[in-house]
Amino acid sequence: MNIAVIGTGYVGLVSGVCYAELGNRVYCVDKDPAKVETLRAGGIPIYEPGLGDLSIRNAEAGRLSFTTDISEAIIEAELVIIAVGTPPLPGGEADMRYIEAAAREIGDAMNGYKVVCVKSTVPVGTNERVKAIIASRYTGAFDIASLPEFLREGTAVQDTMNPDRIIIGADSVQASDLLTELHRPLTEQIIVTDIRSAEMIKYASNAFLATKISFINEIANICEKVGADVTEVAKGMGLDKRIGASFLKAGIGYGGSCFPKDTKALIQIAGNVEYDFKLLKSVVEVNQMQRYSVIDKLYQSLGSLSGKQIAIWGLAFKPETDDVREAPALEIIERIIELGARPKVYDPIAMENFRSMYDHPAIEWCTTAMEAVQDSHALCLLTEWKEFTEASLQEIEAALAEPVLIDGRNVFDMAQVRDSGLAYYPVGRPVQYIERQYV
Ligand SMILES: NC(=O)C1=CN([C@@H]2O[C@H](COP(=O)(O)OP(=O)(O)OC[C@H]3O[C@@H](n4cnc5c(N)ncnc54)[C@H](O)[C@@H]3O)[C@@H](O)[C@H]2O)C=CC1
Ligand SMILES: O=C(O)[C@H]1O[C@H](OP(=O)(O)OP(=O)(O)OC[C@H]2O[C@@H](n3ccc(=O)[nH]c3=O)[C@H](O)[C@@H]2O)[C@H](O)[C@@H](O)[C@@H]1O
Repeated sequence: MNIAVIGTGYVGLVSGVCYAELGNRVYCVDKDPAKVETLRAGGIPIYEPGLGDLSIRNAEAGRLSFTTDISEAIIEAELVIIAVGTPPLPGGEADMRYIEAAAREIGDAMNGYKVVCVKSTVPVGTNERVKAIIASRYTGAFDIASLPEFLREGTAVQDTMNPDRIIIGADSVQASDLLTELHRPLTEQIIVTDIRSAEMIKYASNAFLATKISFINEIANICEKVGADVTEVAKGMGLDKRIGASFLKAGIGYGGSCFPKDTKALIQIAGNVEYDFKLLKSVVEVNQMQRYSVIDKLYQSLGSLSGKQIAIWGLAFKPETDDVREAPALEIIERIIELGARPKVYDPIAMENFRSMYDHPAIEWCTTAMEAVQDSHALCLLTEWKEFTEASLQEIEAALAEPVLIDGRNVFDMAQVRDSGLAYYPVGRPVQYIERQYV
């Protein structure tokens, strides 16, 4: 199948490369010439495990090309996939500017029947808007479809090649047949539905996963007060098939380019039809507060933060990605600086992205994990990179000026921590005896 993908970000690039891997001929378009140049030269503008090799292999096989010219990309395409960004506007609603621009450009470049589908996460009704924009510029026949994406950053290739399900929202047999044929090699679990339901499935799925995270974070906060261990609680809950074990890891709240944006957008979507989505509003509020649990623990352990040096391990919103959009580290570091402390930060991959989003003279940028820890008054682990989870507690303790370890991701083994002299502050786990040892 000949496919054009508009937008080569995390979603467009991964999808394009994976469709090529399935044997399709894929043209990826981006309006950013620097990105296209990097891709043409065999590079990858984002960090995503496994993507680079796959991209090079398919480009060399002649199945994958990159261009800034949408007409060149769609001239032979049977399927055009829109995968541009839908970032949040200040009020929370999704910014449709890139979708609408892409629809206009597609409308102007259409040269025959094609199926145009929207993979970006978009409010209900957007596909109809895209259809109207294209129809206002192209009078020939075409079909529209919604194809929501469920990949996670860091495991995007694996998720795309082994999806739990494919959702196709279509109002024509031609469109649903084409998309079913494309995805058949990936899974039997293909659900064809109407367009509005498909658009809603995406928001509802992300909102539900975010709800699970905020729920377990609140349980963790209660566990801290009653002396229970949230990791045991989550394990016990997760064995119930109706609940499921995934997305019950307590921590410092969800970040990333999607959960924060999509939960707020769904609250707006509901508000636009005069529905007050109270539950989701609480999910967002709990998530915001959870980030500051790290600051509370710094206070608890150090008293005033003024003049203190705080090591930060992890800037990306999750491991195995360079994405720092809405990363908890942004607000935590900002707050640490406001309180008069000096953050010494380290991330194996996301340093550059973080620095271009947030820089401050008080921040010391370190080149190794241990450099950040050296002589700091506390270490805060914010992202569970393997490099950190495998670190030696003895080395950490020896390097710190005060033996305080705030583990925002519950990565360390309690028995090991017990043997160290560290004052250990995990999330939702009992710590009294370790604190006593420290005092
Ligand atoms: N990042 C993720 O893990 C996931 C994202 N999504 C959704 O997918 C959509 C895309 O997200 P990301 O890939 O993260 O965005 P991104 O911001 O990484 O990439 C978007 C790309 O589109 C390009 N672009 C914008 N307008 C264009 C145009 N008219 N023509 C050609 N290129 C254009 C930009 O230059 C950029 O490279 C969003 O709606 C997002 O909510 C859905 C599932 C997962
Ligand atoms: O719409 C999207 O963009 C994507 O959003 C999420 O994927 P992603 O944001 O890449 O990463 P996740 O693994 O879901 O993690 C999101 C955040 O939740 C946090 N999280 C996750 C799981 C958990 O148990 N606890 C927890 O705090 C992570 O640390 C991270 O900050 C969804 O998992 C994808 O299905 C969806 O396609």
